[in-house]
Amino acid sequence: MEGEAVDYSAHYGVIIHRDFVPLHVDDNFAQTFGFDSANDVLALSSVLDLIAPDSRDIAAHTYYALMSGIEKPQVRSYINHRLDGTPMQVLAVEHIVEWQGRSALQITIVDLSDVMLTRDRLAASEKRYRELVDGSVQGVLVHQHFKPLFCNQAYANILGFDYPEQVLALESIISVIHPDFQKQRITVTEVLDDHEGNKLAASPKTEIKCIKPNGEEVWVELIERNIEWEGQSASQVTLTDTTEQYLLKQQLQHQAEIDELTQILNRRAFSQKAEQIFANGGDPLSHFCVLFDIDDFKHINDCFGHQIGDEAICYLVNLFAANLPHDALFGRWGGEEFVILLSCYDINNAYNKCEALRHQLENHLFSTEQHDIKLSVSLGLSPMIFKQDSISLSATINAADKALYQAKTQGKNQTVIANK
Ligand SMILES: Nc1nc2c(ncn2[C@@H]2O[C@H](COP(=O)(O)OP(=O)(O)OP(=O)(O)O)[C@@H](O)[C@H]2O)c(=O)[nH]1
Repeated sequence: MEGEAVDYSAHYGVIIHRDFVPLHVDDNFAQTFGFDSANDVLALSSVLDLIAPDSRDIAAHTYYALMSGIEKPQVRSYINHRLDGTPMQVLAVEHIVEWQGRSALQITIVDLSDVMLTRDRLAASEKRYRELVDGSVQGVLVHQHFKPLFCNQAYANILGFDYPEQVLALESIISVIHPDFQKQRITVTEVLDDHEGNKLAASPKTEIKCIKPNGEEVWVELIERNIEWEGQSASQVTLTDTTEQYLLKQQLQHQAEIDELTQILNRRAFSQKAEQIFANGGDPLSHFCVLFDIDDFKHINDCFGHQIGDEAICYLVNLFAANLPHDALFGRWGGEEFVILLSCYDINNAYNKCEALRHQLENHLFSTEQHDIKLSVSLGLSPMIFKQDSISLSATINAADKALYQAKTQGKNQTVIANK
């Protein structure tokens, strides 16, 4: 839909006539009408011959109205004929001039044929565009600063509308984007607007969440690029519905990261997320690692069965999760052993949090239909340990593990701080 620049200067010519008898003609005028030279036009008995037959009466009436002062000169649009009979759309700019001592009418003709042709081509290419995208399974939207100008049926359907007209009635399509992604889209559109001259400028493929009119969430993958629309710069968004893939990906990620029994992080995901915290600038001096293990758990399994053992693990996890600060990372290290990354001011603060958790468990009985079971844990606490100037999670866990072992050997149900 590229617009074609029209050079208007090449398309206007001047004629002066009195009672339609040509008095002066320039070469541009002659060429516009398909004559070889101005003299060929001057040889015409009446310039009315250049006007389409059904416009001649109007032209004659207008001439007399102008010359008698009833009408004022203005700009009019006519269909004129070239020498070979082809019609041409012209603008006629009228002036009353003095020619050899008497009034005459000067008309400057602007040939609009190319402009009309360009407009027709533009309309045809836009019609083709609409036909093409209407059959597309991809959603296509054209907007200008988020005011929708065009959208296809697929776009409307993906975003939960029955008809494209309902989308076009929106003041701004920002309202269909989930608030978490609105700022991102505004920035992308602004950056693309800065590339207005570059029609190929396109955003990278992005996945965002949108909200359907019924409140349902829909995930879409989209690309945005600059296009020209009805002669103006606009943005075209092409999108596909990725909700199913997104949910599947989430499910797989959940399965890969979350321990099935307890629904907290598994060992691998805990390690990855802990490493990420420090990679993202988390302060190692205000983080502490806790490794803890249920005391005499074999005995619980042996006395009450494996099923009750599983329930006891879940009970403990829920109790601790409810009492941990939001920024703590909690994972199952394996079996009945768990790990926590705590963000605290200092080791004493971390120790107090460990003891608070331990007391919570100690003070509440785990009740099943038939039994009230007292659970306790032993905890090993370690500050983050550095190896060769960078944080070592495995060295820190090892230190916490040693402290945990010490807690077990010292009588269980206690917190021990690792020796530096
Ligand atoms: N029910 C259940 N038992 C588990 C699970 N994971 C590990 N266990 C059991 O936990 C018990 C751990 O026993 P031990 O390593 O001897 O430790 P403990 O009996 O807790 O003794 P201390 O650690 O010294 O207090 C084993 O019997 C494991 O089979 C689990 O997911 N569910």
